[in-house]
Amino acid sequence: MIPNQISVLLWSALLVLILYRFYLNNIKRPPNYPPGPPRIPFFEDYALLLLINGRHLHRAASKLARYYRTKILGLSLVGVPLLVVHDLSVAREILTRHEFDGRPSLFLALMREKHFKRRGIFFTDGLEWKDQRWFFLRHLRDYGFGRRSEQYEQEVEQELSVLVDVLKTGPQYDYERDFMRDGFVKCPDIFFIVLGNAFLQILVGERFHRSKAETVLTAGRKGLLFLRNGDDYGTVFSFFPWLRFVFPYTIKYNKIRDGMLGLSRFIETTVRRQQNTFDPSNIRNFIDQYIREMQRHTPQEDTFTFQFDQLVASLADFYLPAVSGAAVQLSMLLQRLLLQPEVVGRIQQEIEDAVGTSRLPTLDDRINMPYTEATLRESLRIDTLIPSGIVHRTIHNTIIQGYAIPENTLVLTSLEEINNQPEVWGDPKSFRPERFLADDGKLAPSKDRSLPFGTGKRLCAGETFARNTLFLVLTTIMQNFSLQPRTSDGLPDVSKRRTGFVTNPDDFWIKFVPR
Ligand code: HEM
Repeated sequence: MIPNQISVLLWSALLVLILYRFYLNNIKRPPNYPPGPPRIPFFEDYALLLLINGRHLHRAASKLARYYRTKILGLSLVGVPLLVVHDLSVAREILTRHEFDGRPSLFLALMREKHFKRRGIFFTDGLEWKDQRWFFLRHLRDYGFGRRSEQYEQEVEQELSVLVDVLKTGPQYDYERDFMRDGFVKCPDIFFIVLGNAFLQILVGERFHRSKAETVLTAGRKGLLFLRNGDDYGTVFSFFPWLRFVFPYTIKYNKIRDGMLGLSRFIETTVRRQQNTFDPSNIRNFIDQYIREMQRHTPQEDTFTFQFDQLVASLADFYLPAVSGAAVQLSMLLQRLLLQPEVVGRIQQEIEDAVGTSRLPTLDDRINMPYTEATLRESLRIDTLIPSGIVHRTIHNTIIQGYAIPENTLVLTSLEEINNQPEVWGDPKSFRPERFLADDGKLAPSKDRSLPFGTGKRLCAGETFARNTLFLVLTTIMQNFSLQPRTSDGLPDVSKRRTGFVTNPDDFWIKFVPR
């Protein structure tokens, strides 16, 4: 062979080897991995999801799961294996097995913190997460997180009386004119102050008077900015962080950052106020309890997880769903009620029978209001707030349903899909609270197979609190007002919901007509 031929042969062999290596690493699916599409080089399945439905990635994943006829879809997002679970019993199994309890260190999680550190509860795992979650739930348990709390219920009642008054009298302060105009109020803005003040009462035993509540409104709006611009797949920045330097991606990046840092600044100011007046012999509230815990440790300890920045991040992780998240859920419910006035009629009748008009509804009335309770469950089901749950991570290699799942695989549970499976619900697209009632009209919790709050060790830390608060706000509104859409807008179109970190409607205006 002449030297030229040898060199061509060698180069060809090298090319084949490189291509084979590329195929193994990038295109071939790992052995015994759940069904899914072949990997497209470079962007992999992320590009495919964007192509199928870039506005609602979870729906793109559901489409693929249907195409591959699988309950567990196996994808790869830019080098990271991802499972998307589309079935209730598999989701329950995954969420209750400890090897699925990890969270990935996505860039989206880091973007939420001013120093780009992984802090808080949502996106941490290991000791840090355990310590924070345990401490928060242990000390908030007596304030409606787990147990009934007379003090909290009285404080919420006070807030709700203010809300009724605001809705009846209209705007009094300049900032209020921004979300109350010509007899209409803007959703979800209208809920930020009532929910924010109720939550601040728990944390610091303080509320902002109506004349000074603009900062509470702003904090709620900042939280919403994050919820609308983040997404359940971690956003494109989690896979290509450098994109934040490229216009127009910077706009979205800035919104996510501005939203979360804006909310954190509000929390930080609140915590600093407490810190300045802290007296270890007089523990006044939850934040004091945390500060005392911080002082018991020294930062040099290996296992030290109680720090100022950690407190701010964890509080933000509670404030975000308690105020901005709950306001979105209430707004979506109001849209459903505008579309179905007969549901409003039945709730109002129930309130008349169980409560009357001389006092506001309380949690003691819940037992006598099964239809209202069923309406809330139906709202949480049909308008699943977090459509793919919050992403989990496998902490070691494992097997699920016979498939081999490597360590560090991301796992999403498609809660929206699970809560709307036709074979479980029959007519999932109909808003029908009756589906949760027994023949005698009583609430039948066993009929509720929805999973709006997840389950297992990562179960939503605020489920009880959220259910109680939603009940109190909804019944107070229904007792005192009828709902009317703005004529120029017509009736809401629920098919136009957007997907961010949460499902959400665009801002809309509504009239609360006193009854
Ligand atoms: C309509 C209201 C709400 C819904 C539908 C909801 C739903 C969820 C879901 C699906 C998760 C993820 C579970 C998982 O990772 O598997 C979650 C986590 C969480 N939720 Fe909620 N949530 C709501 C309200 C609240 C409230 C009011 C709070 C607190 C005040 C709260 C605090 C949390 C926290 C701290 C986590 C993270 C738990 C962890 O990672 O250990 N949520 N929520």
